[in-house]
Amino acid sequence: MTVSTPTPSPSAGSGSALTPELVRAVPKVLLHDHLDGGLRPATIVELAAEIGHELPATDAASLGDWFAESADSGSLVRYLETFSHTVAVMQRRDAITRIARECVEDLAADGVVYAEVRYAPELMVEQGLSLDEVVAAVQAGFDEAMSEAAAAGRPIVARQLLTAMRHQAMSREIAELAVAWRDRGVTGFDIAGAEAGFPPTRHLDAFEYLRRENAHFTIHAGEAFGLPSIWEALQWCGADRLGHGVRIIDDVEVGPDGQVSLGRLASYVRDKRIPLEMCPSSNVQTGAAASIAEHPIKLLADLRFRVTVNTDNRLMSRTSMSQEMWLLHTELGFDLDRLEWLTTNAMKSAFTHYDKRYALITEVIKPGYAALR
Ligand SMILES: O=c1[nH]cnc2c1ncn2[C@@H]1O[C@H](CO)[C@@H](O)[C@H]1O
Ligand SMILES: [Zn+2]
Repeated sequence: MTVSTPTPSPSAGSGSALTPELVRAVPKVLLHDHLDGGLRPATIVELAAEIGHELPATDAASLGDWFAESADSGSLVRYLETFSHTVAVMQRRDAITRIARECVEDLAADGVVYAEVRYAPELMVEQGLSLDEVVAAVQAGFDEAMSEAAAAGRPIVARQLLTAMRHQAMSREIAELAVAWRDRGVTGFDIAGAEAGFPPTRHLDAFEYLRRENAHFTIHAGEAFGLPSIWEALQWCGADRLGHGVRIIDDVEVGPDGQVSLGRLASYVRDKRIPLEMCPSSNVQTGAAASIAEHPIKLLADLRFRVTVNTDNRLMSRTSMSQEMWLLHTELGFDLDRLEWLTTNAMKSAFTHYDKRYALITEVIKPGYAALR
């Protein structure tokens, strides 16, 4: 059985001509960004030289090209192989703190006012750091950058999401780490890595634990694998949000007359306002979408799913929040109203407390957009 829904109408014009500068200036909210997918190429070069790690290119510009080109393979598995060179330089406390600080500096400079940045602590213990020391090192970098940004008049709130790798068996331990740190900068949990062959129910124990602890989590689902992965993430695991979730489009049917029908799962996702952490450029690189112009984000936004836009991996996709928004504008016609809607959706879907979300929406996001109209 399907649910009929009215044919979408295009969003109203906002009256303001968008420019890259304007998009950079508006307040932005980022829910899906990987710490180990956002390093500055120059930092990787420096840190690799210090530890004798061999890189595929030795100057920052060619290394940036190498990441973007290698990630552009049409396969999630090959895309993920490039992370071996970022994770390699994230094994020392001072290196992790620097990378975390630079991450938040770069986001603040791009106009991001609230960010949840994720990484897998279990990947950063090869040289003897404990999981706890890894989280502390990241938090030290976030704290430094948040203070700097506030002093510079460009405040940003940055929170950690702890990721467990779905092919490993550490999810329960990482979930416990997230709960242990929840009042000290960690705001949720996630699983990531190759999706096909590693269903979220492999980690049911971790998700059940988090639910008992009243904790929040998102799950990468519906990126390299389709509806069954999304269904498990929601109905077996109880995910609060979906990382990507782009394949929910497989449950949306557009008839020859333009009439749209939603299957039961797509209806559920829309009715329950399940946030979709969409990452357009990353999806094109891994083959989850053919192009930005054909990305399902347009139809899903028209149908008023709880859509958000995100960077995923700024290094591998050579992108930023401003760039993703600009692409949505140039390729799909998103106007300022729709960018504000995406931003408000993201803020409503954040894992920080309701009063903080409300304050950022009413005191920062709404006035920020109003001032630029
Ligand atoms: O788009 C993605 N899909 C699935 N896994 C990802 C994606 N981007 C990064 N990672 C994986 O998440 C780990 C922790 O940050 C990264 O090391 C990478 O393996
Ligand atoms: Zn991701």
